[in-house]
Amino acid sequence: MELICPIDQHCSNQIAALLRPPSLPLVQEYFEQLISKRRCQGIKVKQNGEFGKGVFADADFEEEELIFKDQMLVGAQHPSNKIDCLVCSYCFKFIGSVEQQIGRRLYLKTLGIGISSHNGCESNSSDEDEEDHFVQNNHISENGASSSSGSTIPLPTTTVQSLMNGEFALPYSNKFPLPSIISCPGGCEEAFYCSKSCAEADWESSHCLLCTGEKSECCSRKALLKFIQHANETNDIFLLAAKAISFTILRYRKLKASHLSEQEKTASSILGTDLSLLLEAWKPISIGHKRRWWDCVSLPDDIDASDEATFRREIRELAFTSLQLLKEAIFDMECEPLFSLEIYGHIIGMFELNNLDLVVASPVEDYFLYIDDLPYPEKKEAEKITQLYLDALGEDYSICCQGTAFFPLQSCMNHSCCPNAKAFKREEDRDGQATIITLRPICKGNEVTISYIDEDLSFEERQALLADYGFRCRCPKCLDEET
Ligand SMILES: C[S@@+](CC[C@H](N)C(=O)[O-])C[C@H]1O[C@@H](n2cnc3c(N)ncnc32)[C@H](O)[C@@H]1O
Repeated sequence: MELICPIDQHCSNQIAALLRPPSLPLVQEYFEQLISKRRCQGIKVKQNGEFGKGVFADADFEEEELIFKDQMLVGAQHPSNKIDCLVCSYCFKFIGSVEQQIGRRLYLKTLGIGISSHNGCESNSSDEDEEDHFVQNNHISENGASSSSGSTIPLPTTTVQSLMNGEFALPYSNKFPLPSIISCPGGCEEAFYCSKSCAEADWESSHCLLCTGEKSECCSRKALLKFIQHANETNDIFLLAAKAISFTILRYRKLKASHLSEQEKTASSILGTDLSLLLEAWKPISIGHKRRWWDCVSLPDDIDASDEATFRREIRELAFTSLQLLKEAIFDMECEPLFSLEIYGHIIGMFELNNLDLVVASPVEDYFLYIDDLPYPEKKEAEKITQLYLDALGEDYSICCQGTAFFPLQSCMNHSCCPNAKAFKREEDRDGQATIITLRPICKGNEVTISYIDEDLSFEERQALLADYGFRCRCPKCLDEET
């Protein structure tokens, strides 16, 4: 029997208003403001007619030139990656020290918690396979760390702890300073920051509702923990959807507070949902290209086409279960339409269709490369100490921070199999922003395109992968290869 969400039914008009594509002038105004705020004046977002919005060059660009950097609207580190990298929960810069990064990872290995088995950090391309890689073998040796692969050599626990606690400094690590760790003001011990300003910004943007600490402003911490556990066990994209909903609720509350103070807080307080305020609060999310998750997600390879309807029904039910847990945790009556399955499905679909990876390179890699590049005899002396840690970390010594995020400008970029730009982090790009660089010169007025997939694949493979994004590519390369 078809599952029915009661909020879908009684908020249908408000939901339709929220899902109506924003008008052209509104889109134009939104991006003009965003581009000016980001100080990336060389681009424009325009409706390109055929495929909706697109990013266009508003200046001439040379080869390998930075076109723009884009701050994420909402983003999250993959739960499994949190074991490997300690980063700011708001800007995603690495924090603590090289010793803490290494010590923490080795310490968590001793607990058998898990570790990613690949580093996959070469690029922030959008089609990387992001499986979770947990350690199967979690035995703990009596005097040392367990290892995730046969190729690591464990260290004594006391050595690992002294590294993690900052009691022991590795040679030359002062060349790689990192911001000190600031704990979450809500006391959750799960979110950490590089600065007070990042902690405050995160708290105000979404974390105050999603914090599991004692100062959390959620309705029920127990329900929130259940929601998080469910997302970790099923699909961590639900955590991002929760951030998008919290972000909208908090914007709504702020807008309402300033609206009321403008009216000098007369007795006429708003009862129920004020749709115009909710639409305004929702605007940054409304701009994102979206479809319902269970309609747009591609059929996994291991599911037979004859089971497609069952598969789509099951993931819709999964989203409903997740939504009920979230509703119990952070429900706000004035923002009720945000808790409809229709809106939840579209938010998840937005992440699915825009599929943008969050990648930040690790300073641990820089550190070991620095040691490797030292002249003799300094290198030999340093390696007497560092080699032990490198052996304990194994081949995956330099896992980068990985997650998913929604970048408002990057998400307007259309695909081409012969793109003129790419998302590429340079040496200096050490936070969660997306960085777009030209692959060849681009003249003012031309569309800036990236490839959503590996463009070196065969024509058939490319089309199959692009079907996940809901279109068939007709770029010059595809038209040429089609015949
Ligand atoms: C990340 S969005 C890009 C921005 C989008 N055009 C918009 O209006 O928001 C991805 C979606 O844009 C459309 N798209 C992007 N590149 C395309 C292409 N080469 N051909 C057809 N549609 C494309 C598809 O609908 C795809 O799911």
